[in-house]
Amino acid sequence: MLQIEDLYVEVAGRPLLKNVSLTVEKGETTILFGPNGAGKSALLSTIMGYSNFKVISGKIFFKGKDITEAPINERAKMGIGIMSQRPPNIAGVKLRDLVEIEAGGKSLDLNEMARAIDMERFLDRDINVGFSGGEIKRSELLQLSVQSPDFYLLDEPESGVDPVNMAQVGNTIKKLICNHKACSHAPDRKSALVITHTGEILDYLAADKAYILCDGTVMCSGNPARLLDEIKTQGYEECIRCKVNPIQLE
Ligand SMILES: Nc1ncnc2c1ncn2[C@@H]1O[C@H](COP(=O)(O)OP(=O)(O)OP(=O)(O)O)[C@@H](O)[C@H]1O
Repeated sequence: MLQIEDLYVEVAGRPLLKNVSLTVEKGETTILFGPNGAGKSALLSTIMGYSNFKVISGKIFFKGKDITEAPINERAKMGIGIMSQRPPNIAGVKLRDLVEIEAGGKSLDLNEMARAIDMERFLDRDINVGFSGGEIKRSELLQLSVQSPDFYLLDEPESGVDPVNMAQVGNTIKKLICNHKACSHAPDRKSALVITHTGEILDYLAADKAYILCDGTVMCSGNPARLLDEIKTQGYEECIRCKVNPIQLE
């Protein structure tokens, strides 16, 4: 569904991503690990098409189509949706107005959808202004529920979320990705590329594979639980070991 080939990306005139290649198949959940500043969010922003991330060379294919140069709105229409790590505050624009636009004319009960994620009382507030960390995540999730994309880019869904709210965030993500069915019986399961440091999201979501990104380059891929275990015990030394001795998928 998503295929990235030998991608080189610059931001603010500085090389950031180098030789990045990865694939996420239809219905697959893929995890992206990596130390702070490795370029994980930059990769998600590049896939979404944010204009300050300049592709120097390489290709991004989505649903078989070359989207490397496609504008962000076209990517969204094709079915890519993002939960940002730090979405902007938009003073003067109500969350309700944004989700109505995101609904794109679909007849949806927005109040009910907001209620399901405890966001109804936020619909008439300015977007993200004064929202707590957990409220920002739920706001992002409400917008994704309305968009219902085929491909989810999730940037650290756990960050700033307390353990109780994490259950709500994790279960909502699971419901969205499994298309409101039991995940074991969801042939139309959506695809996802998920950044996590702690791996907490893996308590809610079965992941198929993981990549480790270090210093703007994919160092290895492997079984998500096994890679997380290695990172927790050895830090990102694993990145270096991986480069000479890649871990195979199990
Ligand atoms: N718009 C920008 N202008 C200049 N530099 C940027 C911009 N966006 C990202 N960077 C830089 O690119 C590098 C990678 O940032 P990125 O946010 O992708 O890292 P990350 O792997 O997601 O890190 P973390 O785990 O800390 O969130 C950082 O050094 C960051 O300062």
